Amino acid sequence: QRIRRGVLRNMPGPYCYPFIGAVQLYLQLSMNNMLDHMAKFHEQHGSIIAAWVANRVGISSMDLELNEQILASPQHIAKHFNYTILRQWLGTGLLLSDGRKWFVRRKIITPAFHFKILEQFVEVFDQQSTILLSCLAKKADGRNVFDVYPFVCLAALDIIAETAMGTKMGAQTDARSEYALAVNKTTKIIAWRFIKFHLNNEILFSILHPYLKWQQMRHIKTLHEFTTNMIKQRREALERNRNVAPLTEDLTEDSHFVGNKKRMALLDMLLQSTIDDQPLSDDDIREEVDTFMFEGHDTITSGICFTLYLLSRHPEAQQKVLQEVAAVLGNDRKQAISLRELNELKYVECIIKETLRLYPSVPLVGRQLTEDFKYTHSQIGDGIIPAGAAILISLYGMFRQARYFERPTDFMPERHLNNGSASAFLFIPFSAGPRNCIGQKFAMLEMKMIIAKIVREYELLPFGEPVQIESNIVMRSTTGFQLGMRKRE
Ligand code: HEM
Repeated sequence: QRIRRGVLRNMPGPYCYPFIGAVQLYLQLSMNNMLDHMAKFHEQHGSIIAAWVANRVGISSMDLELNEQILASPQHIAKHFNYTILRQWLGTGLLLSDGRKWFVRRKIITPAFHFKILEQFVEVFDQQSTILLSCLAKKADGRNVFDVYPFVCLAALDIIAETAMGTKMGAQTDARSEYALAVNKTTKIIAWRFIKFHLNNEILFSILHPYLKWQQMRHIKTLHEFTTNMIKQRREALERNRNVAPLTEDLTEDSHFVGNKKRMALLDMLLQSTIDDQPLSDDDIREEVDTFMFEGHDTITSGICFTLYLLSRHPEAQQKVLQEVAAVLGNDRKQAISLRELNELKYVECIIKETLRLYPSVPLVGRQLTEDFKYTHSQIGDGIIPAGAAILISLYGMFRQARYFERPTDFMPERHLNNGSASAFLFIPFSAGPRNCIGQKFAMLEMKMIIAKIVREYELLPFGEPVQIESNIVMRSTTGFQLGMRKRE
């Protein structure tokens, strides 16, 4: 401990009292002030800061050099201790595992995001966005102020359920979908615990909040039962298909995904994978499917909602989106949208990127050091961060620094037109390096589809309160995403 403190003595940071450290600061943190507080500490102490709480040290970094060195490193891939709260739900799936387990899983899951497979998913994005448009119709009278979040969230859930598990969940049309309710409740509890560091500890959480603990267990049970059931059904369907003649394009409804490489859901790929010549167990598969269900809907929902909000407040940008959408997709709103067309929506992509710069869905990326980390050329020079330290990389903070982005708080989509960033590690809403987001292409296509279809159908109006950001694992807004919609002629 003394050595660790000695090594970090020269690193700037808030005052830490003997034994307890910077507890006074930690007590001030809540979900809706955390990012602003962190920004304030960085303003006072510089781009890399260290703070102790009891015997734990946390480093927060908005320094490009340090961030690049840690993210690019194949050694420092273990996740921040904070992420362990998610384990009850996600086990040690791709997001939370490390070492050999992570490496092997990443290798077998990567082909699930090949463009040939994404191409087939575009059809699902298209169909589910059409349902979303009809759900929004009752709000789009040009007068109503409403929060678009719940609508987008259910669409994103339906899409990830169909692409990851090959099942039509129907959350958009069934308001009582048990799975959707359980996802909502679980993410709320976990997000709240995320910020209350002492509640990261499962035993303390059970003692201090027994009712919430019971609720968390109940909802996670619902989530696990759902995925376990899906795995069972898909395993049986796969077996059935193995026993029939070679598969053709026009498969039955049941075998729509199974066995046909082009239409394979993530789950089917996992069912057919082996590690050291052994098939994956149901538990192994469940943790990966649960990981995708979590990572693949909340992040996207946040990205889409902030984009719609910003477009409603920037009519000139909205007009440009409309023009591009009309030029690329034409005016036949019934025509399905293809992968090629989505790739041509360059301005829509700039809008999404600029939204993720101002409101990154994942505002903080965390690492836990299992060995010493040597950094060089940072704004505080060279140094060592000792094993045991937890590092938070503030994407939110980095993306809003004038040192890196001109007029950083302004919404300027055109800045992304030439992919102009000087470093591959500067604008990284999907993180970077070996543990970057495996679903980033999937995410970009889904967001483009939903945004293009909504803007083509409805004019977005600047109604209601502004967003108030909160760090809820994924970034959200305490005031929701208020806007108005009017159907276009
Ligand atoms: C706007 C949408 C999204 C954003 C901004 C985003 C961002 C990120 C970030 C920053 C990470 C790194 C987290 C860390 O190191 O702590 C990550 C990891 C991950 N993301 Fe995404 N994500 C998005 C959508 C998706 C989707 C749609 C999927 C799946 C379909 C997905 C699956 C994953 C997985 C499995 C990981 C863990 C990868 C690994 O550690 O090997 N994400 N994402």
